[in-house]
Amino acid sequence: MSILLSNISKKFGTFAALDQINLEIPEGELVALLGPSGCGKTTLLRIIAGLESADEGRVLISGQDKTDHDVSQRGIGFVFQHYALFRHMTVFENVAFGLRVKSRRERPSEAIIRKKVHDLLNLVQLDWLHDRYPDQLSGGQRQRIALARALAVEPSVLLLDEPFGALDAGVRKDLRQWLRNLHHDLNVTSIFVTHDQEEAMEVASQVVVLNHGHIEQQGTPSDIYDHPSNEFVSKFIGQTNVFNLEEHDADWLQTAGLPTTHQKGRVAHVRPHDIVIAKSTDDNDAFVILKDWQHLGSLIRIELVKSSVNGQSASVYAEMPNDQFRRLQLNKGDKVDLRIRHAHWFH
Ligand SMILES: Nc1ncnc2c1ncn2[C@@H]1O[C@H](COP(=O)(O)OP(=O)(O)OP(=O)(O)O)[C@@H](O)[C@H]1O
Repeated sequence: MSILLSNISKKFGTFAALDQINLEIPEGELVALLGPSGCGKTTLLRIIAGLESADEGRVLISGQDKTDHDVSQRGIGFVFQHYALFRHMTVFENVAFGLRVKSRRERPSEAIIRKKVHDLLNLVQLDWLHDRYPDQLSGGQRQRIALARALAVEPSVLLLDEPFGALDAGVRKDLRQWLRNLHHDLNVTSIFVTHDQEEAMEVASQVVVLNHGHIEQQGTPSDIYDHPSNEFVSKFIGQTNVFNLEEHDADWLQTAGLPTTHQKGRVAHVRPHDIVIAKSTDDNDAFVILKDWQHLGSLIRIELVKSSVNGQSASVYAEMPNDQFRRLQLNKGDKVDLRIRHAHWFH
């Protein structure tokens, strides 16, 4: 189901946690609410769920105004990082819980409950754990059971608050892919909160970047990465080198192949992969030196040091595939030629 948020504002005392949020989420999307700590992500999720009420604005689900509806009347399933499973119930009973507490009129028969719970446990690939207790599961398994429990009542919208927050990097990565696949199969409109830009970009079909209680940008991961609408989004989504024309970078950028005569702004942001380097063939004092590098799996991250006209030096970061870097046969301290392929300009 689609979600429409119109002019949502929320204050805690005098502090504006959310300020005039307008957001449209079409049916079937998997949306990431992304932003730094304290920007209002969880508050927005709780307002959609009906766990928190907005001071102003409306929440529409599938075109119906649900602003004044209770949490139980919104048809929403949620998974919160600290929303623990019931410890005294088996995995099976945890997943069955939402069905068993339905009113007698709506409650399915025992046979249907059993089939449904086993189907859901198969979906999250954990049916073999059905008679275990939560304490006997790993963190990742618990999260998947929490998701099965949320799905049991067939929510029209699924909300997940930092669902993989407490897990280690390897498990997080597996679960991200798994959530994507699950969403692909079920197609339930889903919103998850994260402060991890890599997680947002990897999992979501739409990313909403929040900052200080307002939306900075909404778009597909590639929209946000390739066309950041402002400096905040550009810096928040992935690494970027920042060059400031007012701080003597103009000549330097010109030499690196980035024309600044028709500049579109005051500040240029350059992604590390848009910096191309080669061993310097110039005998003059090179203005860029290779300082160090780190392995990031298949990529190498290279730290370069540039000197500018005013005698100050600054680090610039480049990234390239491992094999390409090896072919350059560069060592620490080597002079390099540097070329900038592309920049985002901001005023
Ligand atoms: N019940 C509350 N009373 C007072 N202030 C609150 C309350 N809940 C949230 N806040 C404040 O509102 C702001 C937004 O909080 P929120 O939990 O939505 O942020 P967040 O983006 O989810 O942060 P994090 O990533 O750290 O969880 C924060 O500054 C927080 O301190």
